[in-house]
Amino acid sequence: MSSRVTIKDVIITPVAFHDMPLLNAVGVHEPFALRSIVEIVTSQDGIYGLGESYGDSTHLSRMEKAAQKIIGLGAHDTNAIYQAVVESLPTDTSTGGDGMAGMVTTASAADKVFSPFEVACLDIQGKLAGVPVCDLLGGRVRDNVQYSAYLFYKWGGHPGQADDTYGPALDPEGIVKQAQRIIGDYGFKAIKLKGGVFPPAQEVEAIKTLAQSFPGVPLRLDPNAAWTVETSKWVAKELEGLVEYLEDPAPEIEGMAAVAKEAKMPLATNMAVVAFSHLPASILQDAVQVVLSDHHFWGGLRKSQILAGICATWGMRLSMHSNSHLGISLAAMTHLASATLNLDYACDTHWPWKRPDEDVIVDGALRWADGGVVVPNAAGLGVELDREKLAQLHKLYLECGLKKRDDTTYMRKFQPEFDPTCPRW
Ligand SMILES: O=C([O-])[C@@H](O)[C@@H](O)[C@H](O)[C@@H](O)C(=O)[O-]
Ligand SMILES: [Mg+2]
Repeated sequence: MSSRVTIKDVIITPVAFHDMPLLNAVGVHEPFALRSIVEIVTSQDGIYGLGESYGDSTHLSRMEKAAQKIIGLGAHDTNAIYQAVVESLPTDTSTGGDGMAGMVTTASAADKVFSPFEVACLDIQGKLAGVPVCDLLGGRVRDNVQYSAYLFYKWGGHPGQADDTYGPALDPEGIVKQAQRIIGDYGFKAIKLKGGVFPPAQEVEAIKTLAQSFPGVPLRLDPNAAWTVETSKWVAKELEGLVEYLEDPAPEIEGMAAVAKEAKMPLATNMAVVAFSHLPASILQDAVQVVLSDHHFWGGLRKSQILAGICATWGMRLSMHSNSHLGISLAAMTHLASATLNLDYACDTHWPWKRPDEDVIVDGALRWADGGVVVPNAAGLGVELDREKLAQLHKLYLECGLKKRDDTTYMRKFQPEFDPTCPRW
């Protein structure tokens, strides 16, 4: 059944923006992060919708194929759009293409491709109805969506370049200094440390130092499955009473389940459970107690709310995962969290790591206050495309020469012996 307003065109623009040398279990961030900006043009004059997704070439070509199939469909017919996306991928069983440097490869390709189209359609639906996207998701339950201070071990600058404005963070003192700067800038009230970089004892020390420096602030540590089950149990013991959750200490549902049997704190994941098909096995084994939603791989905002319902039913809590992203994603994340009651942990965001002036949206639409983003009131997502800035970041994409995120290869340029195999400790 077709709706009044139809999809006339879909424009997908790959973009790049400057990134800092952030360290993780599989390597280090390259000088540029890649994203794709999706614009859906409708049959109604002046009404367009925006979505944002990964910029890896595998994903881009999947999106381009799907885009051809959704032209002519109704902007309200997201069921038909999902079906068209599934049909555009029938023989494509390859994994990856998710801009996560090999850390999350088993999420559903259809959900990843569908997500920016769904967000763009919700933007359109909101604009047509004159209401913000959060109203289409059940209405806001919070006016300010809280985010966490997402700390990274990092080099002072990319090799061969001057130090960036954050400088190095390679020990507990450097991490505390980074936290002071980010919390000073944004007012965040929870802290997440990306681990899996140094031996676990050193990362445990960093958390203990953070706990002393920021008494009462909820803390999290995420080594991206760099530890064995035994090491994870040791870390869990060391951090008892110090972290609100421990994120992806060990690989796979079975590994998480084994750690969960002994850990006193909840275990969270954006690696072991990344698709609906993973939920039954995880629930049966009580492997994770917190699922990190991410609309970019859970199939958009409405499917993320289905995940929220499943979590509520089975007594799991919900948080939100992030990767390097721009303003359209931040708007979508904010609308989702504002309208999802049990998404009540401070969400992750890589926002502080991008240059403040680099984005594709018109300035001023998203306002940071008190550790969170004020939920926009304007119709749709509440952000508009700045076409000049989009053109600049597309130019950067063409010039930077990157076609996919590859933290490992970049790391090996400077440390040829670097081995990303996990678990490592
Ligand atoms: O940006 C990074 O290096 C992170 O490690 C990211 O890629 C992860 O997907 C993520 O933030 C996580 O929570 O695992
Ligand atoms: Mg994680």
